[in-house]
Amino acid sequence: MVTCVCVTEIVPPDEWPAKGEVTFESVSLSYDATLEPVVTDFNLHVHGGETIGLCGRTGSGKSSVTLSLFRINHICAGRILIDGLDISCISLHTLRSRLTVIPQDPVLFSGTLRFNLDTEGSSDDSAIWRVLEIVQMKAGVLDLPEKLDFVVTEGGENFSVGERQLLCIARAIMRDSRLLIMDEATASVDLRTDQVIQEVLRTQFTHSTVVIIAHRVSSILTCDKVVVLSAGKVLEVDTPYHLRMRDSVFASMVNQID
Ligand SMILES: Nc1ncnc2c1ncn2[C@@H]1O[C@H](COP(=O)(O)OP(=O)(O)OP(=O)(O)O)[C@@H](O)[C@H]1O
Repeated sequence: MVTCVCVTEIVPPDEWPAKGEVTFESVSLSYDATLEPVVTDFNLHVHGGETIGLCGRTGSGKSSVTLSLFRINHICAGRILIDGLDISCISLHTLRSRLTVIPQDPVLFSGTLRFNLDTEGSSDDSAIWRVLEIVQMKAGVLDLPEKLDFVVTEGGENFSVGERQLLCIARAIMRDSRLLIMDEATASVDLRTDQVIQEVLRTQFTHSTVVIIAHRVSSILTCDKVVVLSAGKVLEVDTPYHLRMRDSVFASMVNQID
């Protein structure tokens, strides 16, 4: 497979990606054109609206695969299509502005809560309160004397990791993101916050594609599809139900938590 060298940049329509369909075609990835690929011959088709759980041992390639959607690492072979468009033909600015990533330890913007949730200032406060309610942070924000004018300190240090993830998810709801990549927090997130995150992902993004980088298999048991990675290759891909029904690596990972 030869890497696509785009002669002409594609300017996608404003609504792209409307479906959130993702196709990896024989993709190999490296962190530098001079380095060996860390992911090789990766093939995966994700239908729009599906929830995908990526799991595998540390270093298996979960982050590398998801970073490639933002072209943070180097696609040295194959191509990645989002809603049918080859992402190497789309400007970095456009590509990165249309996808949402919730990192393990999100950094919030310095500014008010209102600005953090509605960076373009295009929504009214009632819409912001509605999403705060969805992520179960409305009561907490109502308790703040400044409410939506509360100033988030640099990076968001006055919120816990879990609250920062919830605020980023709230922003994704505001933006109606059709492709959301969630890197599950490994830092201490309390059980309640963890449950809220999982519930919101399951119920609020029914028309969006959600890719979860799972550090605990328990978080991806209800996904539509699970991909198990090993040494930069797809080891298993199927529904969690079918993987658990057979003698799979995923089943053994799940059995370890029982
Ligand atoms: N910035 C980088 N530069 C060079 N190699 C990297 C870089 N980041 C990751 N790698 C290498 O890529 C391979 C896959 O790592 P990756 O972080 O994608 O795995 P992972 O499954 O997400 O791991 P973890 O669960 O620990 O986050 C590993 O061999 C790793 O050493």
